[in-house]
Amino acid sequence: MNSSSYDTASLAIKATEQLRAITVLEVALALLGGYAFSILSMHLGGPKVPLVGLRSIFESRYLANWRFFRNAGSVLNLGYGKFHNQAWKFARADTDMLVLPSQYVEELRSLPSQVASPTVAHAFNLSGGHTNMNIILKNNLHFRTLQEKLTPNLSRLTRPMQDELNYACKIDLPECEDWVAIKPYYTILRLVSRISARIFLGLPYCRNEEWLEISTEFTENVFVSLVVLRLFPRYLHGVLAWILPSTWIGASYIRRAQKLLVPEIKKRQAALAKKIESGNDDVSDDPNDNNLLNWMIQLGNNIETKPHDLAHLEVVMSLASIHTSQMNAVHVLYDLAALPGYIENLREEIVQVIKEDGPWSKWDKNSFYKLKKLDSFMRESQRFNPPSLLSYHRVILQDIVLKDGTLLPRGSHIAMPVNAIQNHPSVTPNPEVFDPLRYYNLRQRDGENHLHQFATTEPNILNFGHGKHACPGRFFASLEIKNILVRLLMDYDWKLPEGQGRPENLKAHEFIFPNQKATLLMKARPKNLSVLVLGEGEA
Ligand code: HEM
Repeated sequence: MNSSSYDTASLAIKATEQLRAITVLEVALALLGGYAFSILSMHLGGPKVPLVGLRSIFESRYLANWRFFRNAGSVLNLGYGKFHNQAWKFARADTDMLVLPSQYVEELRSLPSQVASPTVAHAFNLSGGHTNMNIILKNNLHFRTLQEKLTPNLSRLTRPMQDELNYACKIDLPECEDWVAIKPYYTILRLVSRISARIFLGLPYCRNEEWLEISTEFTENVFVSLVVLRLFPRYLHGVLAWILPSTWIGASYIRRAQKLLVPEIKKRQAALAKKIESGNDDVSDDPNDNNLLNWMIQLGNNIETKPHDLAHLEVVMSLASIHTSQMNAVHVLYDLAALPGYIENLREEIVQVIKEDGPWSKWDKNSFYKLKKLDSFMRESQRFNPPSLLSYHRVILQDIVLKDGTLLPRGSHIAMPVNAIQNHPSVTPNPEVFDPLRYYNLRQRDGENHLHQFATTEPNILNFGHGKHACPGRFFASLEIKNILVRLLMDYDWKLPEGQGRPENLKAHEFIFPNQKATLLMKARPKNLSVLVLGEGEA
């Protein structure tokens, strides 16, 4: 090597070393800056209320978020315990959550959704921009249809619900003359998805295997995506969504639903137009016409009823309805298996209603209303296993000053710690006790017979929200879950496998899921005790 090439080589080495030093320095500074920003943004940005969930003031937003992801209950109980009459906040990786006590429910429920929007909050909370959930922001056709059509028609829907449940039991439940192990999470998911499909689409589409796959798997992928995205700052969500398989798969389910349903939607729209043209606007002369899709077609205007949007909405409505109802039914079954003494109690109540109203296959909404012990068990099970520890989500779209002077700044995301509120001893005495008849007993009090039901909401019982934006599908959910439980309790015995306790719930962020892997043992009861034969043939 001559001296000039030696000089060049040593210069190159020096330059590389300097570059490396600069790069390391820059990266270190960027990390430090990011760390400082993540701390300062929590303390100086957002609403000026106490910040809960940090172990020290030097802890970053991402560590706080990780703790919330692992054990949201401890953060929410701590905050509610300390500040249960005032607003406080905790930091998520993607936003600050402003947590309010339930004393503000009455004041907030009167605000229009242009001021405090539940829908914008749901879309944000479900990472709507990356999970295909932003369709709910387009219009409120789905909400109107559930309120104006589904709930008022529940009595007419009982028969198709039972018909589909009977079909599902034949196909999806095992022969079990002797004890057989099943995974209730998946078995009940099949039952619920079939019933929902019958009511959302009607025959024969509800039996289409591709639809059943789309309507359940879309939800699973949305939840995987949002649980992962929420671990990272919002500015990374776009890139992450691009590489996360669950987001592509979720999107592919929407495309598949559109391919499957759009031709059928166009057919139904053309048939309706023809009927109206011929002067016959009685669109519900065939019982199979009573389904969510037909109702959306009838109620929506031209912009709301674009076939691709309706197909998309059918999938999104399945997300709102299937796993929420399935989780409640699975929790009830786990709780009953852990408290087997109550199963007989519930069976006696069912037999009593059969004596009064005739066979299950002839029951209407009012017969189910008489299952007050079952209703109480479902509500108590929901108190112990709520689907979410946070509810009453709203995004504030303009500054609001509440009557006591609390400022809810424009852009803030508010929510209520529903489980901490419900389990406060002033709301639920002895909250640590699982009392299956808690709400049944409350309903025996003068003037309270119609209160304390699974689907009734109260300012302190917010698992379905409260007020005009409360879950519009809750009465349907209650009827669907009761139908399934009546069938499962009357036709089968249930028990936990030897030596196993009540399966533990799984938790991620504020969400609580029943254990997916747990098994229960089931065994068919004698045919003469089946709900399919009791009371049948009697005048
Ligand atoms: C046990 C079952 C269910 C639970 C625990 C549940 C819970 C909730 C909650 C907490 C909300 C938010 C209320 C608020 O904003 O304050 C909600 C909204 C909603 N739920 Fe349910 N739900 C259930 C079943 C259903 C079913 C079966 C359907 C459909 C048939 C449904 C459709 C909806 C819709 C469309 C919304 C409104 C979303 C929006 O604002 O666009 N839900 N639900």
